[in-house]
Amino acid sequence: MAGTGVFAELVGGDGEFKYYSDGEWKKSCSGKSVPIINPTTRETQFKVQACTQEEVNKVIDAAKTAQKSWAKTPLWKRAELLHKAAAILKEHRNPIAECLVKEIAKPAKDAVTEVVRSGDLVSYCAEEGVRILGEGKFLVSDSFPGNERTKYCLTSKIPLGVILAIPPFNYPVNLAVSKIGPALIAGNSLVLKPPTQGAVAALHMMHCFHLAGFPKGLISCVTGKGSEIGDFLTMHPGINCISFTGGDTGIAISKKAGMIPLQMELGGKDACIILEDADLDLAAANIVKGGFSYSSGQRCTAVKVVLVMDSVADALVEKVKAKVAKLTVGPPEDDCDITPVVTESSANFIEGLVMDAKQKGATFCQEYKRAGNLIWPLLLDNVRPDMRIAWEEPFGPVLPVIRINSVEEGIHHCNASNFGLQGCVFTRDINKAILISDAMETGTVQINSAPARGPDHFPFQQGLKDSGIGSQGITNSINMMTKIKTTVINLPTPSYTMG
Ligand SMILES: NC(=O)C1=CN([C@@H]2O[C@H](COP(=O)(O)OP(=O)(O)OC[C@H]3O[C@@H](n4cnc5c(N)ncnc54)[C@H](OP(=O)(O)O)[C@@H]3O)[C@@H](O)[C@H]2O)C=CC1
Ligand SMILES: O=C(O)[C@H](O)COP(=O)(O)O
Repeated sequence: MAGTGVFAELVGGDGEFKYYSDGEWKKSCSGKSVPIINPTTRETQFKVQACTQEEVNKVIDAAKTAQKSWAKTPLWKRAELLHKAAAILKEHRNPIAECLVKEIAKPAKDAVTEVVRSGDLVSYCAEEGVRILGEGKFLVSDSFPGNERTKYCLTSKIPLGVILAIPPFNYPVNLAVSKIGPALIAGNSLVLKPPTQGAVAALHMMHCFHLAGFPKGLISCVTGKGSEIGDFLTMHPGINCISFTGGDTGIAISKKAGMIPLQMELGGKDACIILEDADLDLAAANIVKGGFSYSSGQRCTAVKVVLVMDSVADALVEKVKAKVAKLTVGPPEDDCDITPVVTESSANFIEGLVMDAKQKGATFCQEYKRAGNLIWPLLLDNVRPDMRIAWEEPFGPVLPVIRINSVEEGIHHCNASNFGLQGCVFTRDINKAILISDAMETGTVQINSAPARGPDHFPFQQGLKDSGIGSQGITNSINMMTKIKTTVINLPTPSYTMG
């Protein structure tokens, strides 16, 4: 159970969860807390500290100091600690998963998968880090016109300093460790600001790093509403890099942050293009998995619009409808496929998109049904570009189908979006698939499968336009959280090997 056993010290006598600073669990001096509302019951499930700006200052000061000695800790020792944290995380998968079920209504099985995947990700960071950070470059000067071989240039990767990690509610553990692992192996310290919905799961995850024995102050976790402490954190002069995943907030942060590297994983309207020669059973299975799975389609990589050739549209829609009818709907504890969306305002937003589509004449393949935050899966056929659902991401179990008469029409719709995260195409013709992949303005295109971030060692492009800045994935994140340092050895006379 949350906050019991090895996690007991996270909870105060008043039942509120503490924040983690300088290697200790603390109550905030603010005397205030932030409630976490269970999306299923819509009642307060947990309370976390509303940290003050002074507490944020202390955490960042401690991170600065701890980073200096961490950067001098041998790579193999950093890796050893990360492996230890990964093992502890996996050992305690059940209480952490339970938090995910209560805080974000993630189906029970998917919640366990998130924690296990996170442990594996941390271990992979350790392994990748010892390899890529152990390598540098050696250049000689006589490659460039006018130079003799009098200069040797040595390059290596150095840490940036203090990394600020801000993950979103849909993967509070996994998208936290995807920032923590690379930051730590590269010799940085890290301050985590977890999403409010998911904060308690993140605090449990942080405790696994605490139990692994990382130095005091190297990692910390401050809680509070993003809207209240967010700007203070992101504009803080002590922060040397921000790794953020979430919505449009990321665009605002990019405009306010100082001259520091930014990694921004934002929204997406991932299109799924279906050609006439596609395997429609495969496509239908991927549309349902991609559109509705892992928390009711609340993924940046969810299939968010189907663009199907008119000649096969009826057949495809029938197949998708049959699969949607089999999805189970209900509480996450029962491991249902479709569970409540994260907040009431999110459910209201989704409903707004559905009503707009209804008013403008979309075909409802199922009856629209909602109870509290729970929205039954809905496929909307014959969606047209004048409907909001054609462009906006519902972040919920509602999927629009647009019928197209040419491949060009599909590509045009995909490229007219302000997002450009991922997309996918279903066809048996690999040549056509490659041409379409090249034409789609997105960071990644999947051929004959739904969009996805993993496996986690693959590069995860933040895509184009409003979908973000940079690229994630373990290797990319390690590189992004380092800077190249160069040392040049100047020789008094040219020297050629064996010359
Ligand atoms: N690309 C992706 O992987 C994801 C994209 N999204 C997109 O984001 C939308 C909303 O999801 P949501 O998680 O609410 O996204 P938000 O962008 O609102 O929140 C993401 C994170 O930012 C924090 N935050 C909020 N305001 C600030 C601020 N001013 N400064 C710093 N941090 C802040 C949040 O904390 P707090 O919770 O305390 O407000 C949370 O930790 C979705 O509809 C979807 O478009 C969401 C999840 C994943
Ligand atoms: O934030 C998200 O939604 C994720 O990065 C998507 O990850 P997934 O493809 O593994 O669900």
